[in-house]
Amino acid sequence: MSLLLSAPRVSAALLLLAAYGAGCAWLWWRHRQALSAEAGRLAAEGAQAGALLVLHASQTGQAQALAEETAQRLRAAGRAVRLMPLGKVEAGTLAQARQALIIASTTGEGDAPDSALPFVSGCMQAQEPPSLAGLQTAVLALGDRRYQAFCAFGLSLAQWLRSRGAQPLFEMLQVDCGDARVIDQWWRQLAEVLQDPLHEAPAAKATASTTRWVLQERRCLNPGSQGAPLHLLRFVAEAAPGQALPLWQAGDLVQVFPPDDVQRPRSYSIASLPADGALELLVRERRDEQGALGAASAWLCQRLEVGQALDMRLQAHEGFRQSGNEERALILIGNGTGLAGLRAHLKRRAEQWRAGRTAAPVWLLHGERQARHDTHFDEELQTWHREGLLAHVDRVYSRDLPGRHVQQQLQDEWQRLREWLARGAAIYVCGSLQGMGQAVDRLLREQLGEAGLQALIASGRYRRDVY
Ligand SMILES: Cc1cc2nc3c(=O)[nH]c(=O)nc-3n(C[C@H](O)[C@H](O)[C@H](O)COP(=O)(O)O)c2cc1C
Repeated sequence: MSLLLSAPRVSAALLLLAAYGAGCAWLWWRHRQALSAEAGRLAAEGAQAGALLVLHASQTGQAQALAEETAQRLRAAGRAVRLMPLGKVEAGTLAQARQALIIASTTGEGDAPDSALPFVSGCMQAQEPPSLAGLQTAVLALGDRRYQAFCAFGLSLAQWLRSRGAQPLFEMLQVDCGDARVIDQWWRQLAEVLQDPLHEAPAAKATASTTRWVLQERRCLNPGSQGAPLHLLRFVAEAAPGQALPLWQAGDLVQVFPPDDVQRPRSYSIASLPADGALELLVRERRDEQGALGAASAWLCQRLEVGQALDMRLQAHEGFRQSGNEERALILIGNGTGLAGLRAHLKRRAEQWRAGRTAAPVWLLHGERQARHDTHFDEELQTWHREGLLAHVDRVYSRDLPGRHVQQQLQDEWQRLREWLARGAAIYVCGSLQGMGQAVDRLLREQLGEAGLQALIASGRYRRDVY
C-alpha cells in the first residue's frame, strides 16, 4: 500500500496532532492545578490542626450566634480558632484536636438540632466511636426549662464526650432561655481556663441590639373560624436619623420582648422581606387552661395599639434560609402560622422569578381548618400560581374533611414528591412540631429510609422551623 500523502492531508494530520498535544497539555495543567489546590487545602488544615475547635449545634441560630461570638472573642485574643457546625465534624478531626468548645441547643422533645444529626449518627452512635483521650472540652447547653427534657442534647453530648475519654475544662453550663448570667459565666470560665482576656474583645452578633418597631396595622385574618383568632401584624422600624434599617432574609425569625416579661423573648417567623418595607408577623391568640393569653401574644394580639412601639431583635436563622438552595425547586410544607415562614420564601422566590434569575418551581402544601375562613393570602398565592412560580398548591382543611392534614396529602402525593426530590428539590417545613412536623418527619423517614433522610439533611435539602 503506498503512503502517498497529499499536502492538505499532511496539514490536517499536523493540525490533529497539534490539537491532541494541546489537549494533553491542558489535562496535565488541570491535574497540576488540582494537586496544588489539594496541597493548599491540606496545608491549611495542617496549620489549623492545633487550632481550638468551636462547634455549634443549633436549630434556630442562637447556639450558632454564640459560637460565632466565642470564636470572634478568641480570635481577638490571638487564638487560632476553627469554627464549624458540629454536624460537619468528623470523628478523626475531633480525636486529633486538643481542645473543643461546643455550644449545643435542644429541639423537639429533647432532640438534637437537625444540623447536628450527621454527628449523632456518624459519631455518637457509631459502632466504633472514636477515642477522645487527648481532648479537652467545654459544653454550653442552650434550652428552656418549660420543656420536660431541659438541655437534653447538651447533656447527652457532654456524657458521650466523657465516655469517650475527653476531659471537661469545666462543668457543662445550662442556659435557660438565653439567661445572660450563665452566658457571662461562660465567658469568665473560658477566660480562666484558656487564660485569654476574652472580656476585652468586642461583642458580636449574639448580643446584637434590639430595635423599636412601631405597629402600623393589625388585621384578623380568620373572623368566624373555629380556630383561635389569627392576626397579621405589620411593623415598621423606628430607626434614628442616619441609622440603617435592620435587614433580614427569608427564613429568619424575630424575638419579641413583651414589656412585662423582657427576660423571656419569644421567637416568631417573619412573613415578609425588607423589600416590603415592613416586618410582618402571623400571630395566633394562644390561651392557657385558665383562658389567659400568653404574655407575648397578649401584647401582639391585643394590648399593643397601632402607632405604639415594641422592642424586637432580628434573629438570623441560617438553618431555614435559602442559602445553597437558590437554584433548587422548593417543596414548602406547613400548617397554621407556619405559613409565615413559607410566605417569606415564596416572596423571595417571586423576586428571583420575576428578575429571570430562577426558573425552579415551588410546591406549597398548607394545612388549616376551614376553607371558608382560613384561606389566608389567597390573592397573593393565586398570582404566584398564574405566574407559574407556584407549580402546585395543596390547601388541606382538617374541619372540612375531618382528620385530613398535610401529612396525609403528602402521603397521597408521594409519587410527585419522589419526582421533585429526584430533580433536586429542597423541602422546607414550618409550623407545629407536634402533629404536623413530627408526622411529616416520620413519613419522610419511612419512605426515604434513615440514610436517605440523613443525606437530605446533610446536603441542606431538608430544613425545618417547627415549634
Ligand atoms: C420547637 C422547639 C423545641 C424545643 N425543645 C426543647 C427541649 O426539649 N428542651 C429544652 O431544654 N429546650 C428546648 N427548646 C428551647 C431551645 O433549646 C432554646 O430556645 C435554644 O436557645 C434555641 O437555640 P438555637 O436557636 O441554637 O436552636 C425548644 C425550642 C423549640 C423552638
